[in-house]
Amino acid sequence: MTTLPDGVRYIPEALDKSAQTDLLKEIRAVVAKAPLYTPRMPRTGKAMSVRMTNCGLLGWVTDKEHGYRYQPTHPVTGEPWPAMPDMLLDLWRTHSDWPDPPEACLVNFYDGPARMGLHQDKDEENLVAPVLSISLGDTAVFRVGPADGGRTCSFRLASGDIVILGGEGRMARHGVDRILPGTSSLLKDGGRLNLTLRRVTKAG
Ligand SMILES: O=C(O)CCC(=O)C(=O)O
Ligand SMILES: [Fe+2]
Repeated sequence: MTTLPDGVRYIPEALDKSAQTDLLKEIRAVVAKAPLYTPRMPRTGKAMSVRMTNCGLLGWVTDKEHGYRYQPTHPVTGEPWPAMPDMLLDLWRTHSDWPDPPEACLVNFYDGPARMGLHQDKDEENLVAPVLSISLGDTAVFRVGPADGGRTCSFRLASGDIVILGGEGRMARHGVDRILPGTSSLLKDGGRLNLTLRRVTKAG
């Protein structure tokens, strides 16, 4: 295992197979109410390769006109995001070390060639609370490095693994180089779901 930047915690196999199946069921119900959509980059309007939706009070969205932001409604349906499943609140309580509950869960779906470039999560008003990431389905090659540049390292995130960007690691740069097809049978048509639980506002 490569050395992770300070404050980045990797918890392999945090969810066993049955917890993964239960969580997948919850996320399918979220997607049924709040369909995955194709987010677009600010200014250029270039489509991202991942598809996204959210649950919780707020959701992270992006489009050409207004860029990266959080909002309480789905950008396509205009409906409020579905409630955050209790299972996610429990995982936050168990692993985050943060007293206030998460307000947003961004759901990313990666199929085939989808990837995510190196970035920092910095659209939250609260840049102190941790970001907790849960992986389901096919394994990802995840890349992470310190906030202020310097060397990145990559390692594999499998179904049921958790990563926490907290403390000094909250602003770590990170991204997904690629998905390794056929590495999990959890999603029947393959691909990977990533859920990130986030505190958006400062107050509790
Ligand atoms: O898919 C992942 O593991 C990372 C997702 C991510 O960094 C994000 O949604 O900001
Ligand atoms: Fe991120």
